[in-house]
Amino acid sequence: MALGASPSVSTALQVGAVVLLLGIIICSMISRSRLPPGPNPIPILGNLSLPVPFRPKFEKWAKEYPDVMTLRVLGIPIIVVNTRQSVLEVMEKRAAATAGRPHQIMADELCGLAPDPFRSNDWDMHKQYRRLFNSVLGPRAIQAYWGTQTRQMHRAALEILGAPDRHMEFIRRAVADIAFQIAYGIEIESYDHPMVKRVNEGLRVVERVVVPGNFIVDIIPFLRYLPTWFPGAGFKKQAAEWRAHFDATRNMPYDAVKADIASGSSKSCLAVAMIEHDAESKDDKYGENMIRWACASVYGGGADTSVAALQSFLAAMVMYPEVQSKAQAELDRVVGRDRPPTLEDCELLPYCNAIVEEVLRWQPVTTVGLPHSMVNDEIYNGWLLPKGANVLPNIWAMTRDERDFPQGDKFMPERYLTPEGKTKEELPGRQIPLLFGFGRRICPGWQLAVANLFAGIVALLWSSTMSAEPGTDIKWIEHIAINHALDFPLQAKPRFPGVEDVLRSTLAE
Ligand code: HEM
Repeated sequence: MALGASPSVSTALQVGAVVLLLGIIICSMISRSRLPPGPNPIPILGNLSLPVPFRPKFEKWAKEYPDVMTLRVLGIPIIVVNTRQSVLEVMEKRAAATAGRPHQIMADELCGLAPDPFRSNDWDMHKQYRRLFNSVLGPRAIQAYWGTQTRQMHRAALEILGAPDRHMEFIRRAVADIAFQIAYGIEIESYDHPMVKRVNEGLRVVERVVVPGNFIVDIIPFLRYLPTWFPGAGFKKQAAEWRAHFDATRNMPYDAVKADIASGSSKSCLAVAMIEHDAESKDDKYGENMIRWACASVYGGGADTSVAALQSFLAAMVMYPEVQSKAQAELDRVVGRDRPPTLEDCELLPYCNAIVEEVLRWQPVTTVGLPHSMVNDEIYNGWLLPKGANVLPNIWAMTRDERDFPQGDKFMPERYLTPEGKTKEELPGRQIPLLFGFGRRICPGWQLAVANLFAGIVALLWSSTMSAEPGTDIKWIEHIAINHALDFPLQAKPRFPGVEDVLRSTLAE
């Protein structure tokens, strides 16, 4: 006999195995029957992958399951929250239960990303991060960065007029500069800057390691104990290299700030503010490691997202020239043509503000947010939301919900304005946040992000008339990732004679 056991022992083992298997199947059927229903055509597995293109499916599902649903992908349950009302119930009112992030062995343990503010499941640490962010990213504190944001966007506007075909490079550099200046006081003269290259390489790795199933160790967890030399354990060597890359990427700019502090030449930035806050605070000591992570998250959280939103803005201006003209008329009326607009003009420009809001709604940067995970079992409307399940807000469908946003596919800044053209007070998505996430995980940088977008949008609108070659068909990415328009050839013409000179002289001040 294979195990060298007697027939009766072997029979008993076989019976035991069958009983165990049946038990597992019955338990899983019982627990499945208590989960919210959902579109899972394949028995047990549900679906083989997330749908591509995802938009029509996520919209259709939200209509079929207008509350919460369970989407199974390769058997793994994901609770999808389909409406603003259910987001309020599940992700806001049950914020503590839904505040987790999915834990992944390759990303969190082997690549060392567990303490990242985006991923941390250590509640004390997470609470500390949030306090730290509140102290340096609040609405008043971020006004210190308005000058940098405005200036970099003026520069991008000027560069785009000179070479419209390189518009995305200029926008990316401006956004990178803003992130590095705000976080570390470091200027980014070119998008080829070694620190930017390094951090971008790291972000592309993060995108790979957080996808469930990309690494076998996330499916068979005990493989993490294999020695590095063991055949098939190449992922461990790779993880060690990536971890070293991440560590150096966080440390290089931070250490430069520390050197500047030591030599008395540091500039005002988040790293300095956090270090000072830590030194002065009696109770809230964060420690260097947390500050390193927090500073790194400014580029990590703010760069690709802001670039994506600005790209969607350009697409909107090309597709809706009448909106562009209206905004330009507002800028001419309020700001004039002798100087470019700044963030100080924000409150005087309701139509431009409405464009910022509409860009974020029309093409939400994160169409299904960042996944949360259930910290404990929770009963909602009689359904079980089980501990450990991923939770995804169906933001895309919420932005297309006719009750809140009629003709949701249309870009209409007017939806945020009264008939007199003033900003509406009451609006869907304001009381229950929508585009920057939910509950205890809501984006701590959202006000900085909105300022970035405003600065970029008004600089571009003020300086150029934007269009695309006739017949250009603008398309968006089709899989679930940061949502952005695919590159298209932009045409940008100076709006009036001398516009470039005004920008140049403003930049020279
Ligand atoms: C257009 C720009 C941005 C968008 C659309 C955006 C969106 C989001 C979303 C949807 C989340 C997930 C919230 C959730 O899990 O419920 C998030 C988290 C986060 N964002 Fe942003 N974000 C932007 C810019 C920024 C900026 C500029 C910063 C940094 C200053 C930042 C830092 C973070 C951090 C640290 C988290 C993790 C929060 C946590 O897990 O507790 N983001 N963001």
